[in-house]
Amino acid sequence: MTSTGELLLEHTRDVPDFPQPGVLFKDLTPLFAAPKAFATVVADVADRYRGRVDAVAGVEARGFIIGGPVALALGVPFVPVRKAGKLPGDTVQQTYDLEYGTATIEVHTGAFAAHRRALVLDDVLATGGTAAAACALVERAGGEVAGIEMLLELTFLGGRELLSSYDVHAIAAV
Ligand SMILES: O=P(O)(O)OC[C@H]1O[C@H](OP(=O)(O)OP(=O)(O)O)[C@H](O)[C@@H]1O
Ligand SMILES: Nc1ncnc2[nH]cnc12
Repeated sequence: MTSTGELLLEHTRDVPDFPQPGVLFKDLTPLFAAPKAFATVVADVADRYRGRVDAVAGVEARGFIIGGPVALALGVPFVPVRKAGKLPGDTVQQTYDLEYGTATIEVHTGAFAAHRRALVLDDVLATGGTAAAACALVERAGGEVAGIEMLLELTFLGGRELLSSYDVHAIAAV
């Protein structure tokens, strides 16, 4: 594990039985509350994709917290991948399963047509359902997935299998 990975784990809190019994929730609010560590993580992500992506697609909600700073560091557009019903324009939607339920996410139609190479970004890779749905939306909205970046991967849930056709990187894995 890199030193950034160790830093990330030092700023991750385990919360048993949240949001439902049996789930060990990985809470990254300690990272977001520590400006130096957060800046280190943002720089680590941005350095990996500089010059290789035209947009950052951040998944609501925690992918927004990381995605905004990464997009600014790269000087590329931030495109919000939102939970259904929040975007005002025409959208494409995708429904998926995740570790604790099902959800629908969406992006504006054609959101990636003018900046095609997208970095799909989120905090946690669990079952991979969210990331796979986000990748499908990038492609349906005119883009291509240049990479998937996760801060933390829960390897025991096997999310990478759903994402085998993509280049996936996680800063830390447990
Ligand atoms: O790999 P998966 O099994 O799909 O799970 C990962 C997703 O679950 C969490 O989001 P959540 O849907 O809880 O939404 P939030 O960011 O709004 O809290 C997390 O931020 C990822 O987006
Ligand atoms: N165990 C977990 N901790 C944090 N975010 C998650 N998203 C899905 N599963 C999660």
